[in-house]
Formats: sequence, structure tokens, C-alpha cells
Amino acid sequence: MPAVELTNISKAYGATQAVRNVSLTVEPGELFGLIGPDGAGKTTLFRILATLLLADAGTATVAKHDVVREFRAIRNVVGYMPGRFSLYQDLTVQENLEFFAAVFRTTVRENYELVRDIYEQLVPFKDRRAGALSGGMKQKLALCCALIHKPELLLLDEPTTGVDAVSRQEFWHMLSTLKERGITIVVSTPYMDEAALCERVALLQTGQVLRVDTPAALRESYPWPLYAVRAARMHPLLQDLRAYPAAHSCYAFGETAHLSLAQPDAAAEAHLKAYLTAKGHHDVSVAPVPATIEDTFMDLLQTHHSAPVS
Ligand SMILES: Nc1ncnc2c1ncn2[C@@H]1O[C@H](COP(=O)(O)OP(=O)(O)OP(=O)(O)O)[C@@H](O)[C@H]1O
Repeated sequence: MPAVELTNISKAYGATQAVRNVSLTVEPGELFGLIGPDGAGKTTLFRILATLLLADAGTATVAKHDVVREFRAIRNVVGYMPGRFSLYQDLTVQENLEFFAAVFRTTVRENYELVRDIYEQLVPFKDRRAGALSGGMKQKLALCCALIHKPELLLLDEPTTGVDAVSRQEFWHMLSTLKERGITIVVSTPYMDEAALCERVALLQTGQVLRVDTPAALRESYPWPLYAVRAARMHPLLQDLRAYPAAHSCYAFGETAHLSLAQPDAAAEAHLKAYLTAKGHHDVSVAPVPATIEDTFMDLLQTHHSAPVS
């Protein structure tokens, strides 16, 4: 029996269809990612799973309980870390923890073992108001609060948005430790490097699931020959690459342009260099690169946009 099962879930806010016919399962003990840009429907899905919002259509179960009929049972086994405003800003670190423990009729001491590693990092700040913590510390406290009643399943909505790179890394390390303890984790992120740390991910766009797979399978499924191209001037480079007759797609990727070709071309590097030099570009470099999850996502978005919405 899956830890989470969504079947044809849909939800609209007035005229905005936030989630369309989403079906997916998360296995017990899995670290599962919901990946998508702002507005993709991630928060809406979390709120439905956390029994805080009713879907318009479809069914969902969490830890074998139906989200509508058995919402009370779900609240005891789920730890939910919303994207924003989950902490009481005017309470101290210690008071926030005690408050969340009391809501679940437990104590920090009773569940200390599970939160110890995270709690120890918070001890130097235990008398500081939550509102005065750094982003990384807020995030650790929110995770601690979500864990205080020993949930079977953690729902983490963009836990690393607005957090510095070191804290993000530490956070993902904490998630792998919690996973080793058997906790199922569903986490959303707009960051593709974090998607790669999940066991499986669902790629979401405008409320629809474009694909569910492992990061490796997503990378390997990329169908086009792909090249990283650099030149002295990025903006005209992108324009000229998009006009390249053999181009399938082209977009900025960090400090390079990623160009995919519609057909394999054994001499692509030489052809591209000649083309760009003739267009007046300097310091041109072209190298074949393996696809990342982001490349696969971009490709799925393009296919999705050119197909009618069902
Ligand atoms: N209470 C609401 N009233 C009206 N529209 C809403 C409401 N909540 C969300 N939406 C809209 O529903 C869509 C999905 O929003 P949702 O918050 O679920 O996406 P998300 O992927 O979590 O993005 P974000 O990171 O921006 O929250 C968006 O178009 C959003 O503007």
C-alpha cells in the first residue's frame, strides 16, 4: 500500500485551475520530489494531502487514510512544513517547539531522539524570537516543529526557498538522515539541483503532472543531441542559435547556452563554430553535454505547450 496515493485530483480557485487531474503514488520510506515553477500547483497538492483543503474531484489517501473521511487520523501521522508562516514569529525557539508539541499532546523531551540532531543546532538560539532568526535557522526550527510528534510522513513545501546555499545543503543532509529512519518525505522545490537528490520526482506545470520518474531516468530520456555553447556576447548568441537551421531548441543555462539539434550531426561542433564566426561572434566554444533534469523539464514544457491542454 503506498504512503500517498492521489487519483485524478483536481482543484480550482474560481477561474484558476490550480491542479488538473493529478494521479501519483509515493511509496513508504521514499524521498519524493514535487518539482515545478511558481504556480505549478505544489502548495495546493500539499494542502490537500495535509487535509487543509478539499479537492473538487478525485480521491487521495495518506498512510492508508482517506483525506476527507479520515482527516483526523492523517493529522496525527503527518508533519507539514508550509512554505511560509509556519512559525509563531513572536514566540522564542523553545516556545515554538513546546507549542507544537503541546498541540499534539506530547513534549519535546518525549520525542527528543528524532529531533536531537536539528535541535542541538538551535540550542544557542533557544531564547531568540523566531522572527529574529536567519532563514536557515527558521527552516531548521520549522522542520523540528513538523517532526515533534514523530510523523510517519513529512510534507515539506519549498523548505529551502530563500535559504543560503550552505543551509540548503545541510537541510538535504538532514532529510537523508530522516529518510534512513524510515520517514516518508514529500518535498517540493523549484531548484533542479535539489530534484536530483530525490529518489523519484513528479515534474509539474500549470497543475499537471508532466512526468514521474527517477532523476537518472529523466536525464537519460532526453531525446536530442545537446551542446553547451559559449561566446563573448550571450544575448546575440542566443538569438543566432535560435535561428540556426538545425536547432531544435535553445535557452540560457548558467553561463552557457544549451542548444539541442533536431538531428544528430557528427560534425556539429565545426558546423556551429563556422556558423557563429560568420555571424561575427568571438571566443566561441561548443561542447557536447549530457542532459540534466532541467533540460528534460524544458523539453517536456515545450512539448506540453505545443499540445492542447486536456
Ligand atoms: N487562494 C487562492 N485563490 C486564488 N488562486 C490561487 C489561490 N491559491 C493558489 N492560487 C493559484 O493557483 C495556482 C497554483 O498555486 P499553488 O500555490 O498551488 O502553486 P505552487 O506551485 O505552490 O506555487 P507557489 O510556489 O507560487 O506557491 C496559481 O496559479 C495560483 O495563483
